[in-house]
Amino acid sequence: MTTPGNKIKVVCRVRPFLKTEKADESVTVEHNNVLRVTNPRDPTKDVKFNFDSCYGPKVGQETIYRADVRPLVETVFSGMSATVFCYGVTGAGKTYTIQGSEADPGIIPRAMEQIFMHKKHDAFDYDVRVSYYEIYKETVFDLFKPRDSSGSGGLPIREDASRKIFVAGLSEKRINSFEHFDLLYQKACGNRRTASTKLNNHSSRSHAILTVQVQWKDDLGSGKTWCGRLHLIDLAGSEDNRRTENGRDRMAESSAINRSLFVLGQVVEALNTGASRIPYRDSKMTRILQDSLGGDSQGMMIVNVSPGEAFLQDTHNTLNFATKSREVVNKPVAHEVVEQRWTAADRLQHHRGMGRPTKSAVVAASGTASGSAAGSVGVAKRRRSDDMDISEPNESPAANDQRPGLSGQTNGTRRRISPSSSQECPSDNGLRRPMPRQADFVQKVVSAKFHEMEQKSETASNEIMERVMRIEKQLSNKQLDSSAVIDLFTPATKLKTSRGWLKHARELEQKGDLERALVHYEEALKYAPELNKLEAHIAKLKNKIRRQKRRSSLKSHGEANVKVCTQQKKSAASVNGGGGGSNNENAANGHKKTVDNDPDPNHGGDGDGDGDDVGPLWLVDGLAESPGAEKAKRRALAAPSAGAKNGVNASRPVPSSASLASALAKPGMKRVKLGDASKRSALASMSTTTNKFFNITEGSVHDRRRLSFGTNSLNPFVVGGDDFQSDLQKQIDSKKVPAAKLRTAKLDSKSTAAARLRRALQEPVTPDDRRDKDFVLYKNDHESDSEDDFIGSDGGKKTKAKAKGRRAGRVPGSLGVRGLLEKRLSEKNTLDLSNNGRPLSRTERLSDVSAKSKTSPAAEEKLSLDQFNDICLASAVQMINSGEVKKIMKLQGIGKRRAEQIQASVQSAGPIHHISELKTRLQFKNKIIFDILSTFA
Ligand SMILES: Nc1ncnc2c1ncn2[C@@H]1O[C@H](COP(=O)(O)OP(=O)(O)OP(=O)(O)O)[C@@H](O)[C@H]1O
Repeated sequence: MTTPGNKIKVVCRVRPFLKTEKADESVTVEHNNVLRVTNPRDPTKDVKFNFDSCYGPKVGQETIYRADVRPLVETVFSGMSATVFCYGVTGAGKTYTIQGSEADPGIIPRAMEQIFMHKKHDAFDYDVRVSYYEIYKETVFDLFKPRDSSGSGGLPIREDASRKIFVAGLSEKRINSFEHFDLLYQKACGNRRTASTKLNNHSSRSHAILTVQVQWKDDLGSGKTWCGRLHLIDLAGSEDNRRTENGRDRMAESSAINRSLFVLGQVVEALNTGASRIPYRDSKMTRILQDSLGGDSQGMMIVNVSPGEAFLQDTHNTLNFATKSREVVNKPVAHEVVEQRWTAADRLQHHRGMGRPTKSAVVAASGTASGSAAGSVGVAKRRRSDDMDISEPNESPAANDQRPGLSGQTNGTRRRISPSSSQECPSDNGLRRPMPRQADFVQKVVSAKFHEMEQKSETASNEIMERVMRIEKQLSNKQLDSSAVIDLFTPATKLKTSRGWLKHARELEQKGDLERALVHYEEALKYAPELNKLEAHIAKLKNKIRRQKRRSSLKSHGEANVKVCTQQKKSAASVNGGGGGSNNENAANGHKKTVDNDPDPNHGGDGDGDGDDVGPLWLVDGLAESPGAEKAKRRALAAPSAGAKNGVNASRPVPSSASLASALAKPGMKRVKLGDASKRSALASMSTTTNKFFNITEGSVHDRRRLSFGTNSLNPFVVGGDDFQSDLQKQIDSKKVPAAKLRTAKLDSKSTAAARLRRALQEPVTPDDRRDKDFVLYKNDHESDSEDDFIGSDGGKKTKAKAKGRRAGRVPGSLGVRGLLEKRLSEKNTLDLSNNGRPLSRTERLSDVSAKSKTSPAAEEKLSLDQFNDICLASAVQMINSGEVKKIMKLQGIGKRRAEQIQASVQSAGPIHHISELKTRLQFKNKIIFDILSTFA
């Protein structure tokens, strides 16, 4: 049997004309519950619509609240669920009604005020919790959490053991007072998605749902815990895109809104026609509203309409829908929290001697006896899966109930009606509610499991019963963990649950939300620990996440994630300071730290070519002439992790260089022999894809690649093998470069000073470095000092803009090559850069450096900055002397025209014989040579 009171209550509200609208009389309220609307097809006729209440434009928020909403809110204190939702086309006043303005608050603030008022004056200790979320483009977002700019962070909708819908992972705030709520609510409203459309300046682009849960223990009577819920919903308005003139973004939102509202129409239709399938699942909004539409919640729909002829057709559609919705019948029940319900001990007692209870049960609630007549929605209910009738209020007091604490109680303020006889076991009413807390969930699972057992066997074994009792005991002592609960599931349920988690995990993984995917995979594994593949996948995912984190931290430290090294003969020796380079040696000389500063032995990627293998990239190129080096290299190529230890890292594909990518995509290190052109193009692609500057300069006039001089602002490095040295020597001999400068610049791999320099150069800059005051100060006194000087792909525009910004002090500059070198050298005590503790000025530093390098007895051994400059300059000179435009253009910042000019000058004036000529030839005014180098490198 249904009662009219259980139908959805439909209230209509017509908003006033806005200033921009022309008033007319096409929509008017006749009496309190009749709306007269001009027929859009035949304006000479009117159509009348009947609702529970109708409110015209002049009726204020307070009136509507008092008359229709207040009584519904009061039912929450009877353990009921109530839902109020506003429906209507865009701009019809839904948000105004539900949210209101500061001057004239809407339903939400008023309801909360009422709840706290009630709490204050009632004898029970009410626990009030609130959650607030929106459904935006079919994704649920927690409004109490700041919006993720990436648009990720959607929450899944789930069904609990008792088939109750809930949003997983939604935050629930415990609220102490109205002021507390207001603070949170105002902030949360700011998180909701709104946008301006042609029909509404502040159009809501999502459905927003505020849920208030009021829970209390009836410690004056039955000792049971009850829970009432109030859902206040502001639906997004349906939109006619021709009228809103929505752009692409708004269109996407609008189509999601319209679609969910269309499903809402279908749900109402199906409920009214008694269809076997109600399409709740076809949209998130209807799924969430399931309880309010034909469920066990009390529902009220406020239909908002815009006045005026312009909206007549929309108004008609809305009102037709609302009329249909009036027929939807809900079956409200009071929700008792399972904890205090029919315990296993009770059940055991029944099974042992008191006879088995029947399936029907009554859980009823009466309104408050404290005078709130409106709240007296006492509904006693006999509930079976096939019996959905609702009996008269208070019809079934527990006459013969023998369970402890379950007899019908009447106390001063509230009366609860318990299961009516010893022949009855509790209904599943109390289970049909999402239980956000684990303890609640655990209780539900226990109870659900018990029902299942009941169905399977008439007499459950004592052993099982005792187990359940044990679990209940653990439960009440809060000793139960989730694995014990999982243990209670049947294998089929476990599998099903596991699949559910897996599905979500895969979706998240596809979306790139790896961390949440991992959590979901782990959940899935809990239910299906036998899935070895899943375990392996989780391990892989964990690695992937670790690498991603590392990568992003590298990025945030400004460290280049790509390094290129042309491996020369005895390269390992050259870099590591000896033979094939043992691990110990590497560790000792710090080189390991440079190329493998990741503690993860898998560092360098899993080599599966899936693009996740980001890490320092070493292109192994060139000829290995010494057997030792060749062997070391082969070892490195064969085993990525061993390679990493040996200073030759595993590789990863370089996206836009196809040949390189395919060579490197396969697991393990690949030996890549590259010609100059392909190397350059690979590097070029790296610099664009990683958005890092990177460059490489051919180190000699000879055919073979011998010097790789790569640098970035934060991690410059130089690698030169012996043939580089001999090339330099040859050039000195042939007087192509001044011997005086270069002789002392020999990069002797066995020289400790050179090794120290390399180490210093190769160590990445740490965040502490960046915070270091001196470091920053020193940075700032460089004119041309930053990585941007190295960015060449934009033809220098970005470089100039950034450099300009930096000079003006707007962009915190990063340390230039020179600064870094000096800092490193200083840190390593290779050169003393302080004067009685006071940092030296730039001039002092430079003179000090050159003085020391000249006067020190170990000057031959030490590599001063000037010497270092010279090496680089020598390379620049070689490039210019080559007379090839392309090579000259490789000097950063030199465009084609300029390169041609330089080429002409080389042709007419001959090769450059002295570094100082660089200044004149390149016309770098007011720059020290090193600055030229900076642009060059
Ligand atoms: N009863 C009312 N009294 C005064 N102004 C109102 C009333 N109802 C609506 N308005 C005004 O009408 C405009 C549109 O209202 P509102 O934003 O609430 O519409 P909506 O139905 O929520 O639209 P959307 O679905 O696009 O979010 C607002 O400027 C609002 O202030």
